[in-house]
Amino acid sequence: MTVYKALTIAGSDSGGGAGIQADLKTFQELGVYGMSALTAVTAQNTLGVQGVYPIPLQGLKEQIDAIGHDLGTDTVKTGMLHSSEVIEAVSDKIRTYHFQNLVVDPVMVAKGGAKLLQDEAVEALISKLIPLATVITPNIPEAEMITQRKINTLEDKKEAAKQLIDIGAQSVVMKGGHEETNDVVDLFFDGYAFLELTSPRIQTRHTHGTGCTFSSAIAAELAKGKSLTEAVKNGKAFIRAAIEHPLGIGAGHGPTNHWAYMEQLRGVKR
Ligand SMILES: Nc1ncnc2c1ncn2[C@@H]1O[C@H](COP(=O)(O)OP(=O)(O)O)[C@@H](O)[C@H]1O
Ligand SMILES: Cc1ncc(COP(=O)(O)OP(=O)(O)O)c(N)n1
Repeated sequence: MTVYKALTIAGSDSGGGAGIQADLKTFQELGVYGMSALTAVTAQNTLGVQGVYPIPLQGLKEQIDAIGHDLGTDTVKTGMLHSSEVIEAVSDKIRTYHFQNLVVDPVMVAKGGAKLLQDEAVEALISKLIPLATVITPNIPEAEMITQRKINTLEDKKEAAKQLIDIGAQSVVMKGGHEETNDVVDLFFDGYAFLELTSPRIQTRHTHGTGCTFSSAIAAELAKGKSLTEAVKNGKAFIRAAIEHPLGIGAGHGPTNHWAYMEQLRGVKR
């Protein structure tokens, strides 16, 4: 049996909708063995983030070493990295272990407004991590912060995507969840051609963890050997099903449904 492996380097969301919990559920659903290195613990639920507790840097490094020395991985996804020290340590480890297929979700702010990346860390993201990325998956505010340009139109998105490639990413998915259009357009750019992934905007408040889930689905598909384009298309189908069939739990922005995509494919009901 071939075992495909994926490592998430991210923060913990106690409510289970975002962070490493969302990543590991997504890996599992897509048939990939999930591993994790925790950067921070958050006290979090559908109402927001109540606390952020960084893991000591040495503890984070040892978690990555534990995987690099023994299990190895087919893909790495990064999420909440919190500080420039964490970004530098993670970038060093990715280079040391020659980890391939790096999906960088440049998480900065949670939907409720809590800061998950310190402002001073954006520079390290640009100089250390983005140049290692197979694909970077910013939402619009994150892309604006990294490129220091306002993004209002499709042309703006394309220019920002080109700038991210110039910084060193191999490809970009600029996510359209934060726009106010009837359709959600995620723009994929591999440095050569643009691909617009368009789907109807689903009217729901249950969108907690959409970015984490989408990027980890892309990572899982890359681990299985899918091409970048296939991985992004399948990731989009996964997150779309997960938003379309919300679990409806919690009083605020509830989590997406990580079972929905495979249930649709297999016709299994849980
Ligand atoms: N209301 C929605 N309807 C359909 N797809 C959505 C909706 N909101 C977000 N998405 C999808 O979820 C993914 C994450 O998008 P986005 O919300 O922009 O990222 P983030 O969670 O990082 O802020 C994208 O693939 C986007 O198209
Ligand atoms: C621990 C942790 N990591 C990342 C996020 C952000 O997740 P995202 O998918 O962008 O979803 P929202 O939080 O914006 O709903 C998080 N909240 N917690």
